[in-house]
Amino acid sequence: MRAVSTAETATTTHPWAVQAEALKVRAGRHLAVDGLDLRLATGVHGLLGPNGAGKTTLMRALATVLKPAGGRLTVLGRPVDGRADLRPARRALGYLPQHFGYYPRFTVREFVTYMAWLKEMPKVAIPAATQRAIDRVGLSAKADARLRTLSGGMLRRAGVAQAIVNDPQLLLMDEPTVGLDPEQRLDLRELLRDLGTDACVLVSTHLVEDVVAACTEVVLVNEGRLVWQGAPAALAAHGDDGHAGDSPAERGYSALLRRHRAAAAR
Ligand SMILES: Nc1ncnc2c1ncn2[C@@H]1O[C@H](COP(=O)(O)OP(=O)(O)OP(=O)(O)O)[C@@H](O)[C@H]1O
Repeated sequence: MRAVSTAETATTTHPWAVQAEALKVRAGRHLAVDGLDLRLATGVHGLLGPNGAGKTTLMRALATVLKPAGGRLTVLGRPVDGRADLRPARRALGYLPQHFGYYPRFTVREFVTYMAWLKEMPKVAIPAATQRAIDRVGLSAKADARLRTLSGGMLRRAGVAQAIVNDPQLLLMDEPTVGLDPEQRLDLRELLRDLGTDACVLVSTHLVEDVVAACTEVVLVNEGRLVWQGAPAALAAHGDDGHAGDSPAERGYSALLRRHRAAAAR
């Protein structure tokens, strides 16, 4: 694999990091994303939706792992249509999958270095970028520990480190808070807010409170479609005491989903 120059990896700005129109994506034979319209710019976007809503499938399509089955998708200015060269977009992407594969004998540093190399980062930049990513997720003390010796939460943070090592313009994180203790969750929220100041970050989670605390925008999906997109504070305004949830935002989430299901059943 060839190393690319710094100029080739230099930040290019796109008005929309993600543009999807009537997007369809299959998960196996199932059309898990089914006519989704979405635009994402710089900021932290919290992807919410019930089990099976299509969040993971959408993330995989945005990471260019899955090819759309219909509609249009543009990621960092590149159409994901089977024809365009996606390498420039992939170099500028960060992706934490829900379940990520790793070599258990790798140390944290080796793992993050290897991922930086796969992203075709300039060779000379890799050691410092790796150290910075490990420091940012709070794993400095474990940098030279083997992955098989880490706890679930530490492993998740190693996954976050590999996702951010290239300072991505588009960062996709599928349930990054799973396995983190309360203190680590707070640290991750802070990191997300920091990353979202100059990148587009999409984080899927089931924790509405994480979205309210760390995100500039909520993206709510159900049955493979966009239900609602807006500011966390506006989410709360949709619910009232008659809806399920422990907080105004959770009640807003329940209300919007209930309305979407009722409309779909008509
Ligand atoms: N390989 C597959 N084959 C068939 N159906 C699949 C496959 N993967 C996912 N699905 C189905 O596609 C739908 C969307 O799945 P997806 O994992 O994208 O949802 P999700 O919103 O991420 O769910 P969760 O919150 O449970 O992680 C679900 O109905 C799921 O059962």
